[in-house]
Amino acid sequence: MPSKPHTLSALGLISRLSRAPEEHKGHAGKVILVGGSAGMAGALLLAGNACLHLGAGWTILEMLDPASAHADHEQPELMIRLANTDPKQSLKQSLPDVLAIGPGLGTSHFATQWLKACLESEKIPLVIDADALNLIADSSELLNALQLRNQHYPGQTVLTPHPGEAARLLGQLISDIQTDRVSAVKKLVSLTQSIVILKGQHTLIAAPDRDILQCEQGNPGMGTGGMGDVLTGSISAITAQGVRHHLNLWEASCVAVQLHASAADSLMQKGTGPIGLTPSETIIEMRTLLNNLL
Ligand SMILES: NC(=O)C1=CN([C@@H]2O[C@H](COP(=O)(O)OP(=O)(O)OC[C@H]3O[C@@H](n4cnc5c(N)ncnc54)[C@H](O)[C@@H]3O)[C@@H](O)[C@H]2O)[C@@H](O)CC1
Ligand SMILES: Nc1ncnc2c1ncn2[C@@H]1O[C@H](COP(=O)(O)OP(=O)(O)O)[C@@H](O)[C@H]1O
Repeated sequence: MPSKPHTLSALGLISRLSRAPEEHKGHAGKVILVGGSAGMAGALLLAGNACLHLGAGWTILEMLDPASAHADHEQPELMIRLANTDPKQSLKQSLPDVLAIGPGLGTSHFATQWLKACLESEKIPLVIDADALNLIADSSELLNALQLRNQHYPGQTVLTPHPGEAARLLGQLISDIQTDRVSAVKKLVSLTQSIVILKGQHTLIAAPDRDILQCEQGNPGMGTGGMGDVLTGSISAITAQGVRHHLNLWEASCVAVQLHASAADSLMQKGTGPIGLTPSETIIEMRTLLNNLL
């Protein structure tokens, strides 16, 4: 991997998502998103809303918090269910095209069981975010499972740490990560053998045997809780459509990162932000940009 990042330029790939007249939801793919423990159901709902609005055929939320595991009347398209106590069996029965775990997941034993099941799942794209990354940072067993998964299925797992999560994974300080972000993302790839998206200003995307890419879009209006959850849902939706539209997880991740940051810039230009720019508004702007780029 060379050290100097290239500029991310992925929006041209979006035309591959154009839909032929006969296509149906089966072509757009089924996504399962796992998270939403007590007090953080909103994180999973944001990821689910992003997934829905970015075009997944089915968006299913495995909600860990029983109090929040019910239909969302604001967004009835989302299939929200209480996370099964037997995650392995549940995943076997559901047959998703893409799995994502982390938004609002928490670090309970139940959360760990779900993460293990996801890491041991068959060869499907897996997005790992937020507390799922924190759990891996704290467990050599989970890290081994992640490394093993990447040995068996290279290129099928993406991690989306912000600098705080990256610091935990590498056992470093956030300031160390930010001082040399290129070196940090290289270390994360080497540790996990995954595709890694190191978020923050000038998000970096890296993977084994690939050039490092840097996103030149985005602005500090994106510093609002839930903005990363939107990215997770977006990567999942684009990857799910990519299964039948010839976009792999790396390409879908690149598209999602640039679309996410470009949507925030577009909203800022219209005066919606930087102050008070919300993740929910960003989802809707991403949908508009995506459709304009088909
Ligand atoms: N609506 C909700 O329910 C929300 C729930 N959330 C969940 O809350 C849990 C905790 O996540 P948090 O990320 O808030 O807390 P963390 O403790 O994981 O991370 C916060 C730390 O990371 C640092 N950091 C983050 N981005 C940075 C950047 N760009 N540059 C430098 N430092 C940076 C911060 O300064 C802080 O020290 C997760 O499970 C997450 O999914 C959040 O996603 C926010 C929204
Ligand atoms: N100053 C900034 N410039 C560009 N992008 C930013 C900036 N601050 C935050 N972001 C982006 O906003 C998102 C924040 O994600 P994250 O910290 O995981 O949020 P949360 O955990 O609250 O959902 C990331 O995509 C990150 O790259």
